[in-house]
Amino acid sequence: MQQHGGGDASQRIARISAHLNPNKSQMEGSPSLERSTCRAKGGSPGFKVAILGAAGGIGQPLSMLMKMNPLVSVLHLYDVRGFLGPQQLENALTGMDLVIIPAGVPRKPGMTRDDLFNINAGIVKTLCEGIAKCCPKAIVNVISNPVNSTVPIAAEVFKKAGTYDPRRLLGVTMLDVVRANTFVAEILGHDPREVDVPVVGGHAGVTILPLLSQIKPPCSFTSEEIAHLTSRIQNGGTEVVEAKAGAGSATLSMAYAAVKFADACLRGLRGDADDHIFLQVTELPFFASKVRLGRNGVEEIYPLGPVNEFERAGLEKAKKELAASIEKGISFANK
Ligand SMILES: NC(=O)C1=CN([C@@H]2O[C@H](COP(=O)(O)OP(=O)(O)OC[C@H]3O[C@@H](n4cnc5c(N)ncnc54)[C@H](O)[C@@H]3O)[C@@H](O)[C@H]2O)C=CC1
Ligand SMILES: O=C([O-])CC(=O)C(=O)O
Repeated sequence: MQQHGGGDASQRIARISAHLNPNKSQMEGSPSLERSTCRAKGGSPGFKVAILGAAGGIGQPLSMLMKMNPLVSVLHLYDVRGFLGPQQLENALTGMDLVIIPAGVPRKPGMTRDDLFNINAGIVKTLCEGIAKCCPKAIVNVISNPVNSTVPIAAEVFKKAGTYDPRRLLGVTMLDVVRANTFVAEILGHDPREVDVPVVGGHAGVTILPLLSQIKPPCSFTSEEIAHLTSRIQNGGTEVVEAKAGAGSATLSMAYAAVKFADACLRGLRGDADDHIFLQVTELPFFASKVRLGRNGVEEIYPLGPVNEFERAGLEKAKKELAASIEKGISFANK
């Protein structure tokens, strides 16, 4: 999700990022957040990336996958679990180009993402205060739920610090796209990598809005198939939470989605001119949409495109719920 310029509270999209500090120091048992001096592969200077919440279910595989990314020259892994915690936050953040945030608690069966607000809102707020101070120009990818509220919280923290740049704050809703591509590909008998399903809106329940009329390659579904697919995509996270029966929520698939998203951000920063990457952002003050990423983060937000009647009705529901979640985040950050 990302903030669109202007617009009312019902029009925001969020973007997400995380912070990682995987130095040799961690492996050697010394303080965890020393500045890494490793170089990018192939002699390129590479980018500095931090993952905040790096010891978690998402953070661990995400850290490993980012370590393998040739665009990354320095990787800082930060957490409060098993490491030194807050006193090293500033070291972990200073000089970063990209900060990815999967810090916070995941849900258990029976909970909504919004039920995580009371704990995760404060965590994201504190981490973003560190970002505003230590790496105000970094691209920030927010994974911590409820994303529909944590991205607005991050925006408010940055506004207060005078560092807010809507192009650089992104809520990560990429997992919804990964799921949508997979479910549609299963039905069509395609490779998911060859399917492109736009998913817009936010990252919870009805705010997750797949635009099945715009699938590439073009295909058509019956109205029953559309209802089934839409519901499965909207409830994919809950399906995983229930299957894990108290052991958390999606981790490996989220790490995969986060790496795709982070890699797109880094390629944009590198100025890959031909690489028009379409990712999730938002249209209310925050609303997930397809975007083009570049040296400054989001450089263009693409319009929704034509929506059919079913999608238009879904969009109205999504906007209503998203607007309320955005307001909740804003009031928390300003209280
Ligand atoms: N945006 C999305 O599509 C998805 C978001 N999530 C969300 O990601 C978050 C993390 O999920 P998991 O990794 O499964 O949880 P987890 O509990 O396995 O890991 C969270 C990590 O955050 C750390 N942490 C807590 N407070 C911190 C702080 N103040 N600073 C730094 N680190 C801190 C914990 O020590 C832990 O290592 C949850 O809020 C979950 O709902 C999960 C899946 C998909
Ligand atoms: O459902 C959850 O709590 C985690 C999440 O956001 C997802 O898997 O999409």
